[in-house]
Amino acid sequence: MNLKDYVSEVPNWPKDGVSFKDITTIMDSGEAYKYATDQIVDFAREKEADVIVGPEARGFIIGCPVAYSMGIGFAPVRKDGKLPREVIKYEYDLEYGSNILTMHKDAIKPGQRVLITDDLLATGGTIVATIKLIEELGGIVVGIAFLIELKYLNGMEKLMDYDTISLISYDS
Ligand SMILES: O=P(O)(O)OC[C@H]1O[C@H](OP(=O)(O)OP(=O)(O)O)[C@H](O)[C@@H]1O
Ligand SMILES: Nc1ncnc2[nH]cnc12
Repeated sequence: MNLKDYVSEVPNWPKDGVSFKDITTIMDSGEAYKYATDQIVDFAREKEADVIVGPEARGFIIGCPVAYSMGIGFAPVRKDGKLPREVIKYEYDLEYGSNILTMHKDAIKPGQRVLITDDLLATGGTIVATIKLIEELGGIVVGIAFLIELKYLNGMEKLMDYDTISLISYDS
């Protein structure tokens, strides 16, 4: 299956010069969504992950079915002001704008093997913030899985110390 056939693209959205790559068209197809999820499950099993972490909101769409399929937990990384218990925070820049991400202090136990999922790697700011939160709590990031990598934004350069996969990549 060629997953790229299921990605739709919106030029100049949400601002000029950004080409928005939309994964909801992958989810529209049960077959493509399952195919993408199964590939990430294989990676997560190989890495012997014992918890999945994904950033709001599109990281949930990828990570939750992976966690369910493996019978392990999913810990959400959320935008500021959303999580009810005590949190740790990290502020970062996005391809467009900036953001604060938070995680429950008790979401990860020291030494847990964590696999991170997200729909898309752009500048890498979101994933670096997610890594910082997990590592502050004592988690070990054993792998990072993306559906889409925008190679031209060089986000992967920030992730050189980690095992990563991206199912689809774009050079321009
Ligand atoms: O590599 P980066 O430059 O950090 O960009 C990628 C991130 O940006 C998008 O999320 P966004 O913050 O727009 O939130 P959303 O999923 O709630 O739309 C996307 O889902 C990734 O998480
Ligand atoms: N170009 C892009 N397309 C889709 N989601 C994004 N998140 C950050 N940059 C993006």
